[in-house]
Amino acid sequence: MADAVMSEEQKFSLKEVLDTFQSCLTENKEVKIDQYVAGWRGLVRFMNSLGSVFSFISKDAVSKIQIMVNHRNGENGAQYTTIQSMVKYELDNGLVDLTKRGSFPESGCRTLLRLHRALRWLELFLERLRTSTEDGKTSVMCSEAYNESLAQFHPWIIRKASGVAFCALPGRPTFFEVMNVGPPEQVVAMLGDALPLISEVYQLTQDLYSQHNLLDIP
Ligand SMILES: CCCCCCCC/C=C\CCCCCCCC(=O)N[C@@H](COP(=O)(O)O)[C@H](O)/C=C/CCCCCCCCCCCCC
Repeated sequence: MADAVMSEEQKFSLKEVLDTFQSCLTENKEVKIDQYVAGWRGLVRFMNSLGSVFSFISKDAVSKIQIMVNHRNGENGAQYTTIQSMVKYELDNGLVDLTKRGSFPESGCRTLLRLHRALRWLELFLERLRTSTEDGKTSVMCSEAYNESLAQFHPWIIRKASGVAFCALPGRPTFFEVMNVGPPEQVVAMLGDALPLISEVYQLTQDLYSQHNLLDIP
């Protein structure tokens, strides 16, 4: 299915995407924004190949990716090198709406928080995929991961639309094929290697946001 919609050079490679997330970490355990955003861009490309039912999700992810790219390309781009430097810069300069929406709807801290919550979904979903059996239903794995993570932050209408989209996910064999990694055992092994690093990126961000009381930015 996906081969029909993606040309050879555009073909999704899960390994590349996961490598990008793994390359997010600096020696000092800071999270590099360029790589973080590039990882999401790769995932969105994969999601687009699954059909137009996912486009409302893709649009939101793309707009958040673009906000982060704009920060990086802006005159204060150097302050947005890592999530840690961004948090310091935006808080020191009062550039985040902390309690109610106001002058900074596109702050880096707010925007990245949305992607960060989605990273938890990804971690839970990939872990389910890794441990599933051949007949495991990706739609069930996806919706369980969603209910344990992102769903609590979404209004009813988004939860409903997401549930409908998840039903359109292909089965596990097709899903594994589209990942373009190799036979299922190889996918499982690669997920086993990559997941601890994704978890580390998630946890470092979570701890940073928690220390600065940023987990509920409206
Ligand atoms: C080969 C690996 C397998 C995994 C492939 C995963 C591909 C996923 C790619 C992108 C995931 C989308 C990330 C979505 C970010 C959502 C951020 C968010 O929560 N936005 C909401 C809040 O934003 P503000 O209004 O406060 O600015 C916004 O309201 C959301 C709107 C759209 C709906 C988001 C639904 C998210 C469902 C995530 C599961 C994606 C399932 C894809 C399955 C392949």
